[in-house]
Amino acid sequence: MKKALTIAGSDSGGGAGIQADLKTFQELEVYGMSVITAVTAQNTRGVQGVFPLGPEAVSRQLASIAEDMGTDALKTGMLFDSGIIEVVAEKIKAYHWEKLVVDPVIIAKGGETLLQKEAVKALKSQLLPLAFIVTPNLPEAEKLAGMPIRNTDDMKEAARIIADCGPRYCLIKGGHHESSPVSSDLLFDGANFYEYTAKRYVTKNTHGTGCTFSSAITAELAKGADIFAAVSTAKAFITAAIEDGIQIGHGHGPTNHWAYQKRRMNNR
Ligand SMILES: Nc1ncnc2c1ncn2[C@@H]1O[C@H](COP(=O)(O)OP(=O)(O)OP(=O)(O)O)[C@@H](O)[C@H]1O
Ligand SMILES: Cc1ncc(CO)c(N)n1
Repeated sequence: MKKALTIAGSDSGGGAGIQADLKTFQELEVYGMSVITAVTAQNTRGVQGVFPLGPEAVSRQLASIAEDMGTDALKTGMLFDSGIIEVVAEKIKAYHWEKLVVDPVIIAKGGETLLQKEAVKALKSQLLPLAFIVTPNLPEAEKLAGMPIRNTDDMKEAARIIADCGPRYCLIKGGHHESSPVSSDLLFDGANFYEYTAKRYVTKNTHGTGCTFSSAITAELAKGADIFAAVSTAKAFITAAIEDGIQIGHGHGPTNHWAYQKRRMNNR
């Protein structure tokens, strides 16, 4: 069985972070492993507390996996600060882990800080050069590229600037473009742009969409898919998960990780 690793924060509410990643790995039939960077007290209403574990705890978890199991692909989500980024980058290089998906988590949907301000520089200079693909949402792309994004031309310019940091592919997600009838993501391979478009659903149950999407890409890469097939399957997975979003809690409910496989079973 192929293996996938997530290096991310825990979401007690179960919709984002490590929990979303492991549910996605399971649904896409890869063996899921996790390195926890921080524990968040979180629910559908927002983030009530953040408790980082620190570089040593992260380093030891990574070593446990590397020395025994290894991985076929991996992703990073919430990394909290530059100390954790440094150790993650150092270990990824030392273990020669190549299929790296970097989801540059900076702020939660409710506006809470998940990456310290000082750490954006380390993310760009230490982790992005190791990435096979980086998957910023629109506000994250603005921060990484250092420019406002108002339209598709801006998205393309930002993708070029982010690609200059060294990732093989850059995928800017259009989920935050709420006035559009579609949800369109733009993949840049250093030369050409490819658009992945799906219907936009009007729903408040979008907690953890980015985590789910990037872990679906990671699962597909672990199974040997090329980047275009991996993004395409991940887009179908997240679109189904959003369409069947779960009404749990009083705020932004989670997406439904089972929806994609349920549809496939029904279409048999
Ligand atoms: N309302 C929606 N309907 C359909 N697709 C959506 C919707 N919102 C987001 N998406 C898609 O979900 C995926 C994740 O994008 P999004 O921009 O929401 O990530 P994100 O902001 O990083 O998520 P989060 O921070 O909550 O984890 C993208 O493919 C995006 O196009
Ligand atoms: C732990 C965690 N990681 C990522 C996100 C971004 O959705 C979140 N809300 N919580």
